[in-house]
Parts: sequence; C-alpha cells; structure tokens
Amino acid sequence: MNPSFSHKLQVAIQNDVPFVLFRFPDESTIQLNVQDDSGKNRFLLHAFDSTIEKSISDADPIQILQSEFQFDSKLDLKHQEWEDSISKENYEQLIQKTIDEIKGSAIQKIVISRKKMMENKGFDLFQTFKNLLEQHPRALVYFWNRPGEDTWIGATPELLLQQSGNQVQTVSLAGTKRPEKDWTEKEIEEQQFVTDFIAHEFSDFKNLKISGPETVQAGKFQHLKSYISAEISESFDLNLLLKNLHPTPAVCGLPKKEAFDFILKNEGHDRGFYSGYIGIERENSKTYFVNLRSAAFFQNQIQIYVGGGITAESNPEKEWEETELKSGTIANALAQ
Ligand SMILES: C=C(O[C@@H]1C=C(C(=O)O)C=C[C@H]1O)C(=O)O
Repeated sequence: MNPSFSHKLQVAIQNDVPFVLFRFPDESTIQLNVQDDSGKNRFLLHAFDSTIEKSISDADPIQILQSEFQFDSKLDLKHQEWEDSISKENYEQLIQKTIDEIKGSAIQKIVISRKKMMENKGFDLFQTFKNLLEQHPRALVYFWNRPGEDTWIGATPELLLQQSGNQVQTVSLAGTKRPEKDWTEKEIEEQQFVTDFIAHEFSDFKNLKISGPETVQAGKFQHLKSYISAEISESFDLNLLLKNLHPTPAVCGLPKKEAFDFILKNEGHDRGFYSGYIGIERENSKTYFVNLRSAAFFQNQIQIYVGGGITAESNPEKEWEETELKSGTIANALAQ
C-alpha cells in the first residue's frame, strides 16, 4: 500500500488523533482525513435531532486506490454500558401505535427505527470497512474514529444534497423490498411523499428536473429512487436548503414537525448520528448523504441502527423483517 497513506493513518492511530476514511459512490479511491485545525475539507457528522455536529478537517487529505487498501491495526474503542435490543414484540407494538397515530391524525408517514445490539467479538474494523467497500460499490462508505468519543462505520445509499457550481441535486429514496417481490401501493405512496416534499423545497429554483422512480439495488434488497436537480443563484445559501431538507420524509415523516415530535417522544432511544447527515465539504463542492446502514462501535458492543417508513398501510411484522434485512448491511460485513 502507498507508504505515505498507511504512514499517515498509522501516526494518527498511535497519537489518538481523529481520522475518517471514506469513498464516494461509484468511485475507486479511498480518501483519508486526519484531523487538523485548518477547518478545510471537512468531513462532518450531523445528528438526526441537530443537537450535535462534529467534523474532521484536513488541509492536506490523501487518497489511495481502493484495490490497494490493506491496513492492519487494532483500535482501542470506547467501553459502553451494555444495552439490550428492543424485543420483536415491543417493536411491533411501537409500529402498531404509530399506525394508529397516523390513522387517527393528519400525519401521513412516520419513520420508526431501532438499535440492534450485537456483541463486539473483537472485529477487525479495517477489514469490515473493506468488505463494505466491496459489497456496496454504489454507496458512500465511511469509517469515522474519534478516540474516546465515537467510532462509526456505514454504507449509505442515500444522497441528501450535492452542490457543484450552480447545480444542486438530490434523490428521493424510499420503499424497501426483496428483489423477488413486486412493489405495492404502500411503497409507491411512501416514496412519492418524499419526492413531493423535495419538489416543494426545490420549487423556487430554475430548471427543476425530476425523473424516476426507478428500482435500485442496495446490497441484498431494493429501493425506489427518483432524481431531482435544479439551478441555484450565486448568492443562494446552501445551508438554508440543507436545513429545510433535513430530516426528509425518508427518515422522519410528513408533516415533518409532527412526525419528528412523535419520534422523539415514542421511539425510546437517541438516534445519535443515525439518520442525521454526513457532509463532505470541499472548496468547489459540497456533498451530503443521509447517514443510513450505519453502526456505532464500542469495545464490547456494536449498535446497528435500522428503521423504516410507516404509513396507514404498514404491517408491524413486515416492518420488523425489513429492519432485520437492513441490519444485514453492517452485520454481513463484520470481519474477524
Ligand atoms: C430508515 C432507513 O432507510 C430509509 C427508509 C426506507 C423505507 O422505509 O423503505 C428506505 C430507504 C431509506 O430512505 C434505514 O435504512 O434505516
């Protein structure tokens, strides 16, 4: 492997300096940021409830071909008081409560999630990251480590916002099924909610284009995806758009405020960085992804976050199965 890349990573680990490794969808290079105080080339994690945003900046980031990436090192992860997973029965009760809330109110969709806990049997996180890169070539794959603070690994299929010059683009991603099944009205409707919400947020821009939805693969299952793009003026404040988009109905619900309040009150856990966003900010471009298919790693435990969109048509048992399926993205990549 490129000696300067592995050296930089090794030195960061030895000195307990935060680092993040990441690869953009459809790209073949892995980038490395080792934290400095430049504020340049930020890679950031922004919490679902917007209470926390952390970034790792690097004035001099370095990259390597994915095919050359090989790194062997053990990190000292933070210890976490053991937490139990929510049982299938309790999760299905929560889903039923959510369905009843939707049926008895003006809320159309609420995204509910859970934390699936696994024992950390000393997994090799660099190999786990490598497995994710190979298994999910179309995802943004990242490995974030701030010693003594937080360690997250994920492979998200969902773009939140990309800006390059005066072009902005995003996607509407929702609905989940196994490849052998057909889409039903339930998934078609829940994805349309997301498209309509984004189209509304983009409605004042020039050259608004919406295409899709089409079926896309995300590991072993599929989603519905539409593509949305537009042109913004020079003076436009991208942060405002980001603030209006997040959290989209793909991870929160509709109407946003009511769904958000229901989640905070009923879900029973702090989502942390899950379903918040990941930002990659450079001089000429800014790209944000929804932080899905991700997990927090501790010395003794792995907490995989998974959720799904609930509408009046949802079935609690199917929702449990959907979250099991989604947890496979991380679980199937874990390496000894
Ligand atoms: C909430 C998650 O995924 C989101 C919810 C989906 C759904 O409800 O079908 C599909 C894709 C994502 O927008 C997750 O992966 O945890």
